[in-house]
Formats: sequence, structure tokens, C-alpha cells
Amino acid sequence: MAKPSIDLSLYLVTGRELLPPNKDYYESLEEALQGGVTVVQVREKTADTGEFLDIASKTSSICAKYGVPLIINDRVDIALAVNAAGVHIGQSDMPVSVTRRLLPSDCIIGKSVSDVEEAKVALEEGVDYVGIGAIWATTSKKLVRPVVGVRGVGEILEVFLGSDIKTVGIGGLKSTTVLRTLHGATTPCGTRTLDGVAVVSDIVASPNPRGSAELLSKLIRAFYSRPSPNFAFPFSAAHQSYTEDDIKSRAAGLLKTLKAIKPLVHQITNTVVATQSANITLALGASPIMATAPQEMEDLSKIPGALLVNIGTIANKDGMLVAGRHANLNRKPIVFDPVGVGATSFRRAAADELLNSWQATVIKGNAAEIGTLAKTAEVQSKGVDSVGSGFSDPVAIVKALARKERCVVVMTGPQDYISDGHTTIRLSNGDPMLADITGSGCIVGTVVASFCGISSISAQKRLSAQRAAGQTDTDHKAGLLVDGNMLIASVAGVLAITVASELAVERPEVRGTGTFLPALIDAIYGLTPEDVASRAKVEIIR
Ligand SMILES: Cc1ncc(COP(=O)(O)OP(=O)(O)O)c(N)n1
Ligand SMILES: Cc1ncsc1CCOP(=O)(O)O
Repeated sequence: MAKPSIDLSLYLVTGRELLPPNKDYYESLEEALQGGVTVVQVREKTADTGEFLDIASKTSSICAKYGVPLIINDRVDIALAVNAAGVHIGQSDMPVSVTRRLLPSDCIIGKSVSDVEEAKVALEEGVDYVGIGAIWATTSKKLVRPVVGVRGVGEILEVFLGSDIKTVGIGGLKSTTVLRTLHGATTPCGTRTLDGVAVVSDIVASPNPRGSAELLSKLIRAFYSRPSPNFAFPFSAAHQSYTEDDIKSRAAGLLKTLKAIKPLVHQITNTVVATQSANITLALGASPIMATAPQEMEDLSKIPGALLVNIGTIANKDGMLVAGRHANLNRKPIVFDPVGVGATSFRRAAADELLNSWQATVIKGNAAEIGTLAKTAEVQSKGVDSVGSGFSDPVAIVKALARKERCVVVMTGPQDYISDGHTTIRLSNGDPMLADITGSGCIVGTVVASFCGISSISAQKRLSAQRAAGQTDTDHKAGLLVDGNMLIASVAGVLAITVASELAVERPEVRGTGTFLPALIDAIYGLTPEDVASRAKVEIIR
């Protein structure tokens, strides 16, 4: 018998022990169903068989009222008794082959997996779906394995490429983490994302389960309705086609808008370059705030603009973690500058933790930094510097990292490579003296963040205007982590510094690096959209 196709997009796993005081389980369940839950799993870890059966049977009647399928956790006998749509089993439960034999042929079997090996076994066993997790930390279950992390899900999903086994994520999924999870938990080729999210506490522990489910459902539907469903890009610009002239004029246009609007650029950066970065931001025409305390991140994230996270002298990791989470929640672009990430294992672990906690919009680094994140040893680092002549195939490196991390990657060097995983652009501006002043890479990060900020603000304004004009096809925008074209913003940021460096060295007063730095700030201050458009050396590589 053919199995029913189940909508796993908002999968409620029950947890009576988490109900708020005085909230009845059945009342909470019914409200959650009204809020848009698409499948329910009864999970009872301490109930005896009689109680479990009673709960499953009543839950089944309520689910039937809403046309929502019921899955039973662990217990094949209970599933059979209440004629459930399926069973969910864990790694140490009854084997899939036995479960399959006991259940009717149209019954769904779901299995928990936490790594690639378990996923391969589940694929072999031919389960109908897998629950991947725990993705985030959770207090709803005592975990015996380390969390998978959002970035660990992609490699598990790769196992299921080409199969029709569905996938849901579980563990710490809430309205505050769901979009970041769906965007990040994607195969590098972009063709597979999770088919849904399984949620316990965000719904069950809520005094308003209907509201909680509605919010989750709205975000999930917006994510799945994005225009480029084959490439779950966290912002709106995926799959655009460009010409070189178009890129130059759009970069120049962004500079004009930036100077007019002066976006706020929140920078958590290193102590070596903080003053220099703030001055460069001001010279460009944007507005810097160099705030590091975790307590102020939520307020700052509500002001439109962008966030820069630079780990050059990492001492404020807590602030970075909190700032990034709030930035994702408020759809603010995040530029991540993994300064010296290859130099110490501490920095590598910090970069990993940060990238697991929030979705970066742009990662900017030199060849050694990008190589470290891409897990290749072709280019070595010496402290914060990159050694040697770079990658034999820089385009492949930036493209692969952009796909893996689902963001724009900017790799600076004698030529700069910028990729969103589809389009890769090479820029050939810049004076070699840039490499001889400290923090030139850091100021590229600052300026890229300024342009990402203005791009995001402009996109928000366009969206408000479209909504005011009654345009209705904008709902999918609620599923984006950032709106705006971050590839063009990154190009504009790199060009602003590199073109300004060429203008700076032409100044008669420049005799070395000591006179170059103030001349560079002056050149940025005086930089015009025409300078950018006329001097930019832009090539679309592929
Ligand atoms: C959808 C979904 N995914 C994973 C689990 C976890 O199941 P398991 O590993 O069997 O752990 P317990 O739920 O039995 O504690 C799940 N229940 N649902
Ligand atoms: C049952 C289970 N399996 C892995 S994590 C988890 C609990 C998820 O609960 P929450 O949604 O409250 O984090």
C-alpha cells in the first residue's frame, strides 16, 4: 500500500512535563494544531503502557479533527493500537527491519540520526524520514552526544541526495533559531534543505501555543516559498546575472546612497585597528559604533545597518555570539573577519563556534584565513598574514566556501576574489602599499560592512514601498535572513578601499607608509561614485 505523503514542516513532539502551570495538555495540543502544526509525535518517556495508550488515543482523536497525522515515539504496540500514521525510533530502539515487519505497509517509520554514519545506515534501512539532531543545545532531553550544529547538518543531508527520504531537524528549534537553521542546514550544492523542524519546548512550554506555532509556521512557510528554492541562500540576491559594467555602476550607486544615508556600522573589532576603522567608516560617510558588551547587543541590533565581527584580538567572544544572534533575528547583515584564524587552535575553535551560532552574510579574509575555513593547507599563515603567492585555483576556493557557509566570500590579496557560490568576481585594483600598513584587511571588512548595511537599508525601504503600494508577492521576504544584494555590496566595499589606495599614492605628500595612511583616509573621504565607476577593474570569472 502506498504511504501517505506527510507534511513534516512543523513537527510537534509532545512533552507534558514542560507544560506551563495550569495548562492542560489537550488544550495546549489543540491550540498548537490551530497554530499550524503539520504533524504530531506523542513522546512519553515515563508513562506506563495504560497511560501512554490513553494519551495516544485522545491525541489521535484531536489530531484527526485537524487532519494532522500522528506519530508515536518508540512504541510500535501503541502505534498499532491507535492506528497511528507512523512510529519514530531512536538508535537504541527496535531495529527498523523488525519495526517494518510489525507495522502495516503504509505506516511511516522515522529514525533519529546524529552523524553521517548513522545517516548512511538509515538510508540503507529505507526509513521514511530521519530526525537530525540535536542541532542546538536543549533542556528538553538529556543529550548523550555533542550537538550536531547547524553547519554539521549539511553533510548529513548530503547522504540523502537522490533519495526520497525526508529530513527534519530537532533540538533547540525555536522562532529565534528556525530561519538561521533552515538557511544553514543545507547541502553545499544547495539542492537539499531540511523538510521541516521538530519542536518541543517552543510550543509546549508556551503559555500561548497557538501564537508560538503560528509564528514558527509563518517563518517556515516564508522560507520554503523563497524564489530560488534550489539554492537556500540567506539573502535575496541568489541567481542574478550580471555584466561587468552593471557591477561597476551598481557599486558606484551604492557609494552615493551610503553617503546620503550614513548607515550605522556596529563593529566588534580588534584593539589594533579600532580607531583606524572608526575613522575610515566616518571618512567613507557611514557611522561607526565600536560596542563590545553583550548587554548592549540587542538594542544595537534593532538599528538598521550592519554588524562587523573581527576576531583579531579576540577577547569579546560572548559579545560576538550575542551580537550575531540578534543581528540574524533583526535581519542585519554580518561581516565576519576571521583574522589570523589559522594561527592558533583557539581562534579556529572560536571561529567555528561563532559560525555555528549565527549565519554570516559575508566572510572576508586573506588567502590563509579563507584556506583555513575551507579546510585546505595549500596556503600557510604566519600570524595574521598569508604566506606565498596564493591558491592555484582561487575561484574554486571562494566558490566552495561560499556554498559551504552559505554566504558571500571575499578573499583579499593582490587580486581580490568575491563569490556568492554562483557568480565569482575578480577585482584588480589597489596599490601594493596597502599590504604594508597594519589592518588594511580589517578596514576592508569595515568598509564591506558599511556597504552591506546600506544595501540592506535600501532593500528594506524598497520592501516598505512595495507593501505600501499593495504589492502582495513579498511574503517570502519574511523567510530571508538578510535582504539586499550582498555580492554587489562586497564588491563596492573592496573597490572603495582599493580605488582609494590608488588615489592616495598619487598624492605628492605620500613618501612611505607613514604618509600613506592619512592620505588613504583623505582619499576615502573624497572618493566619488565616478572614481569608483571609472577606475574599477572588474571581471566576472564564472
Ligand atoms: C523527529 C524526532 N527526531 C528525533 C527524536 C529523538 O528520538 P530518540 O533518539 O529516540 O530519543 P527519544 O525521543 O526517544 O528521547 C524524536 N523523538 N523525534
Ligand atoms: C527529543 C529530542 N531529540 C533530540 S533533541 C530533542 C528535544 C528537543 O526539544 P526542544 O525543541 O525543546 O529543544
